[in-house]
Amino acid sequence: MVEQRRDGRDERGVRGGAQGVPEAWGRAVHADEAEAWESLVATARRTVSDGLVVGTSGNVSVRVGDTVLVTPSGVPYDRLTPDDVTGVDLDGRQVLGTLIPTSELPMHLAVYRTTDALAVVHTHAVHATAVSTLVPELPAIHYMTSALGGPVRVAPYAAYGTEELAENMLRALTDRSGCLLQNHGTVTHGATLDQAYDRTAQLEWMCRLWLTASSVPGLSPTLLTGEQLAEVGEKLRGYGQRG
Ligand SMILES: C[C@H](O)[C@@H](O)[C@@H](O)C(=O)COP(=O)(O)O
Repeated sequence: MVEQRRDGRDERGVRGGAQGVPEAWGRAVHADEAEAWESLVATARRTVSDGLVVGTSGNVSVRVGDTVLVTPSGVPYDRLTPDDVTGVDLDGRQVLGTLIPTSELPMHLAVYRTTDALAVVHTHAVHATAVSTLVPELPAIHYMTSALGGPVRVAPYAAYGTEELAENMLRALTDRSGCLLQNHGTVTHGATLDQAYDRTAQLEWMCRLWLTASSVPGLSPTLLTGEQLAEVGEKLRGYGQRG
């Protein structure tokens, strides 16, 4: 018999041991999940390298079928390896890995349960977080507001990791693919990790733009009307390459 060590590897160094996958690991990682995990880790690392979070702030998830892969709580992204795959089902039960999933699981699961999103990105981006302390909604300073479904709302404050925060976030996300969390940060979702990430980057950029324009003494920025946003919303449907 091949013995398991405390780190979960057998004496050959194989994770999962001789019998395949032990109870603690839930089940084996499928090939599409391994691939999605690689993209998730790359996206999480991007949030750090692009300055959208510091330390272990923020979290990322991606849905593969009925499994949600999530960043583990409090682990620096540069330490994550393919062996660290962390996954839960839509009820939050851990089905993959032994690391504790992100403390913001309620927010991620709330998005997957109520939308057709396949990826969620949460950050503490500095300009977005600053705006979340100033206004209940990001003023329509740029037409890329339409890329998020309309003016971006601020979800009222609740402590991190709580169901209350997830509920506040869901309300702020109604008909939107992104929102701000008061005194906390951002949440965006999308059909892919790249799309969810890009929405976070656009949101942070618009917050920076509004803070810059509104900080000029004696002047206040012009804002776009609902009609102007709706026009761009339509136009953006055909944006980019076809096919
Ligand atoms: C305390 C955490 O930073 C919390 O603010 C959470 O929102 C966060 O961004 C990171 O938590 P996890 O490491 O648990 O994903």
